[in-house]
Amino acid sequence: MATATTDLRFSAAATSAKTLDRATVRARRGRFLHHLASRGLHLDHLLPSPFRLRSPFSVCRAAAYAAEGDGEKYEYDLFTIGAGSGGMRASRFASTLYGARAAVCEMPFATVASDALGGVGGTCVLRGCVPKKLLVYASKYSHEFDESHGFGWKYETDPKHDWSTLMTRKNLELQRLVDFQTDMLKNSGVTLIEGRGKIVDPHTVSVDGKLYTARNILIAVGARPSIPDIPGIEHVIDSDAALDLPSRPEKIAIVGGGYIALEFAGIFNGLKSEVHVYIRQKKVLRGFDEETPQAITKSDDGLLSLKTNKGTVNGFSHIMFATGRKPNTKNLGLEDVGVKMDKHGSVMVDEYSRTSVDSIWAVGDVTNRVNLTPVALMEGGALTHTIFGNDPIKPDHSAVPSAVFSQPPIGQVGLTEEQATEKYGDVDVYTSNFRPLKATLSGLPDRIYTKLIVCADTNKVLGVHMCGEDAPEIIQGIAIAVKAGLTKQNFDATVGVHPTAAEELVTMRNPTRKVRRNSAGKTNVEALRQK
Ligand SMILES: Cc1cc2nc3c(=O)[nH]c(=O)nc-3n(C[C@H](O)[C@H](O)[C@H](O)COP(=O)(O)OP(=O)(O)OC[C@H]3O[C@@H](n4cnc5c(N)ncnc54)[C@H](O)[C@@H]3O)c2cc1C
Ligand SMILES: NC(=O)c1ccc[n+]([C@@H]2O[C@H](COP(=O)([O-])OP(=O)(O)OC[C@H]3O[C@@H](n4cnc5c(N)ncnc54)[C@H](O)[C@@H]3O)[C@@H](O)[C@H]2O)c1
Repeated sequence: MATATTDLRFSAAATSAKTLDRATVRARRGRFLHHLASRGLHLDHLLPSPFRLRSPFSVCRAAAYAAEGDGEKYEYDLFTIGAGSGGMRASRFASTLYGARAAVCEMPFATVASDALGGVGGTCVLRGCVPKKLLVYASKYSHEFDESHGFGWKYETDPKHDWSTLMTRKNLELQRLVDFQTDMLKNSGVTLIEGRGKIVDPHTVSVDGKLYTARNILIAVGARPSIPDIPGIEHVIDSDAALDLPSRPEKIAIVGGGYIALEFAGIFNGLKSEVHVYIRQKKVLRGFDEETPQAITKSDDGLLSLKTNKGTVNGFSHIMFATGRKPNTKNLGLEDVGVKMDKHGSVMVDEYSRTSVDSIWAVGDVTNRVNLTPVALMEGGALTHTIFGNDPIKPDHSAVPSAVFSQPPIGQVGLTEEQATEKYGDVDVYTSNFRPLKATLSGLPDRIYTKLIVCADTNKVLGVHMCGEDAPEIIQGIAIAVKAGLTKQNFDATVGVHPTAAEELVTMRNPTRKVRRNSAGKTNVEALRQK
């Protein structure tokens, strides 16, 4: 009975505490948690959000932090280097869910990152997903203008695009987002320190020379473009610069066949640049060496030439390298403190994101696991539960959906056909390749390709891959089904939404091929139909 009274009292106090400043709220919460733990009470489910903790263990753990007197020993419970996706999530959760004293350091904002410049929000918000998607939207209009003619639209003159309007509006939006993210940190009770962080010892970070101590340090510094060192490389641009060009490229070479290269090829093509993509693989988004850039030269008229092992092409106004990214681990003090890195400079972590030094953790691109924003968020969130909840949670990297915002875009979740065959031996593959309804009147050669990979043994859907309009939006929903381990029967039992491209996913009745592994381990493919 005494327990219930205590809890209700705290609920009321916590609710009214919303009008109090963070320090008061945190002090009250700390005293309350200590009070609970000292009586062995685990009643966090009664706490109003955001004071609610994840599990009964959380109460003990947070209280234990207070009881251990860490407040006196270290200034912070968690000090994060880098306020990108992973760092923001971890510090905010640490503060709001666990009442931890959290700080994050981040460099001043710039559209192009450097050793001294970055900005609250990180790559995704300032130099990745967000500005990239805004430019994808801008570039898609030109196709839509083309499509509209088949539906009866006529224009006296061709629509014109104003580059500077796009850049100005995009940069205003980025500035709004930096302000918004900064406020979000402050409102979460996280201390934001502007400057470049460097680890000095397992519990100390130096930010531009000023020292801060913390029980836990989180490395969430992300990655930056990696460009080969070939003659003339000073003339090229990377994805940071490509998102903030003062004028539209007349003719651009894009080197690389990964996510970034394909997305930017679509952007510049849609905005009416002449685009040449240089891939060294046989196919894009794959990994076999073929064409390799060797040098860039600039002529007197300012135009650039790109020499590869296949020849030289002249007359580029811009050459962009999208040849991968490397972790920001240079000059971060990691070697001195004993944090192990792999040969590419990525921080090595265990499945809970702990580095080789007990008090130092790492999440996001710097660990080079799956380099996507939602994954960095998941890793950052799981980490706070592990550290403060006394409830270790491994981030789950299986069935992570992803999209390439190329034109047409790609969406995928789960295993590829090759991975599924390798892992399960026997798989049924359903494919469909059709002309979408819109294309019948637009007259454009658009297609939609869909592939479903099913385990022949269990009937579980192991992977879904889609290329065509709206694939990224569709795949997010389908990812729930794949993550939940649903079977092909569950897909078949689902009624479609008509007329959509997505309904194809629930109407593919017969496999295109059956892949079977015999007892000698050899794979046979039985092609059942062509589609
Ligand atoms: C062009 C492009 C497009 C992308 N598009 C997508 C997409 O559509 N979808 C998707 O899911 N992912 C996309 N990504 C990937 C996504 O942006 C990253 O996976 C994500 O931002 C990683 O988050 P992070 O927290 O690990 O690092 P980041 O977001 O890079 O944050 C790291 C932060 O640390 C700061 N920092 C670095 N060193 C220090 C230091 N010493 N001291 C203080 N601060 C420091 C940096 O300034 C930065 O703000 C894209 C990436 C790029 C480059
Ligand atoms: N839509 C999205 O989710 C999205 C978009 C952009 C980036 N990202 C993330 O950012 C990461 C980095 O993207 P990225 O496109 O820079 O890297 P990537 O690894 O996807 O592609 C790099 C490409 O460059 C090629 N390459 C490397 N060195 C080369 C060289 N010397 N000469 C010629 N080609 C060379 C590689 O073969 C590969 O095709 C991605 O892996 C992804 O995780 C995600």
